[in-house]
Amino acid sequence: MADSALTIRTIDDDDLPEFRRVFAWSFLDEPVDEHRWLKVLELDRAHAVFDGDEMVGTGGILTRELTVPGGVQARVGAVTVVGVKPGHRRRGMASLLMETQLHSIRDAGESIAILWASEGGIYRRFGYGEHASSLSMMTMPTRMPFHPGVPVSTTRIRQVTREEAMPFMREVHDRVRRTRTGWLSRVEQSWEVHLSDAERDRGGLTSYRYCLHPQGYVVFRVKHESDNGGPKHELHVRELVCETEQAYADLYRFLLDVDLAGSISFFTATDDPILHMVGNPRKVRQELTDALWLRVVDLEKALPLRRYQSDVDSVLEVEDPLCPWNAGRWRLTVKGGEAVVTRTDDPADVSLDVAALGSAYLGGARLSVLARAHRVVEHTAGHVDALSFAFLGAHEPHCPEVF
Ligand SMILES: CC(=O)SCCNC(=O)CCNC(=O)[C@H](O)C(C)(C)COP(=O)(O)OP(=O)(O)OC[C@H]1O[C@@H](n2cnc3c(N)ncnc32)[C@H](O)[C@@H]1OP(=O)(O)O
Repeated sequence: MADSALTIRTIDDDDLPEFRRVFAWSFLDEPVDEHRWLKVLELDRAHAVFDGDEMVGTGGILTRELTVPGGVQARVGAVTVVGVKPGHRRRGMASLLMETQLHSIRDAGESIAILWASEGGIYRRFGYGEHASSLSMMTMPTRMPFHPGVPVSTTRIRQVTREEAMPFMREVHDRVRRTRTGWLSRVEQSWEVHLSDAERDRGGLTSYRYCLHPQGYVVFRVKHESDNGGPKHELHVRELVCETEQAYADLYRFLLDVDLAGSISFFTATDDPILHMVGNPRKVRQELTDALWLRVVDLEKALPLRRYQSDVDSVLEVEDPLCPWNAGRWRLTVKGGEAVVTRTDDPADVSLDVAALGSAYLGGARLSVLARAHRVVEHTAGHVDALSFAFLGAHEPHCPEVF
């Protein structure tokens, strides 16, 4: 419940210096004029919370397209820079911000909100579902041979400057992101955020290296490491984007064979095929973590946006105190991959909270697993399994960039 002395409004240019300061202090960071996260800020979608005259909280919504199952581009509100000044916490600032943002996202005609969470305990209470996409933090030694069936072409991979790489990367990324569930559209400044190369963003590693293949590219930094046996540098891959499986094999082979390097680390999709490409899959170590959190803001619009794997006809009873327009019973009918959603008074086959629906929306978390976690309740036998299958996609959802 928000404190009654609090107010909230969108910001303008005059608010920016204070907005930067509050945001930086919230994140225990240095207030700098050109903080990378603020480069993409849309002022008319950025909110500040005030306690009297004092700005104490920040939050932004970015306008993006998210690829949802079926290769459909959904316009979404991407929530970012949520922060409250230390000393003003646990008085409802973030709650006020979350509620305001959800209304504003719905008013903008977007039916989905997404975010990356700084901590796992914050956002479910606001209806965001965890693990809408997950991330595999993968490390592997270099020089591993591929399985004999993996072809590597003789295509030359060229290391080039950032300036030379950018036009090509923009084009490839924009084509590939439309085909990959969980990938986002980028605006010009997104590249500056995602591939920010200021000294303070390098974490002691080198600047980015850009290597191009005719159908893809890889961007990585190097961490210099060596012992008595010589150099064993670490390649930290930022992104590997390919239009063909051949380019994927070629670029991975290139990374695995870089001289003086001892290991590769890459925050990648949980179903990155590298595991099955190398001769010894146990050499690839993986740690799983949550990536996108997804909030169904307008269920009636969001569910028909995506495509489904199989036919279903189920009544869902949805709990959503923060967005009451979503609450109640809905009949979800899928035929030939397309969904129709209508309000109904029929008894529920399955009941769930809106965060569980968000977790399952991209085909990442399975409703059958959420049922075992007591987040989804089945009233009519067989409906949870049928829905689970219908929501799955051909690939695991993956979001390669933090925003
Ligand atoms: C999308 C992004 O930008 S992610 C970045 C999030 N920001 C940060 O991590 C920066 C550091 N943290 C902060 O600025 C603040 O602590 C925030 C924004 C996380 C929370 O702000 P607050 O104003 O304290 O939250 P608020 O008072 O509205 O709390 C709402 C509820 O969330 C809970 N909550 C708030 N923060 C946390 C947390 N870090 N972990 C667990 N629960 C939390 C509160 O206890 C409260 O629970 P209740 O409804 O059961 O009473």
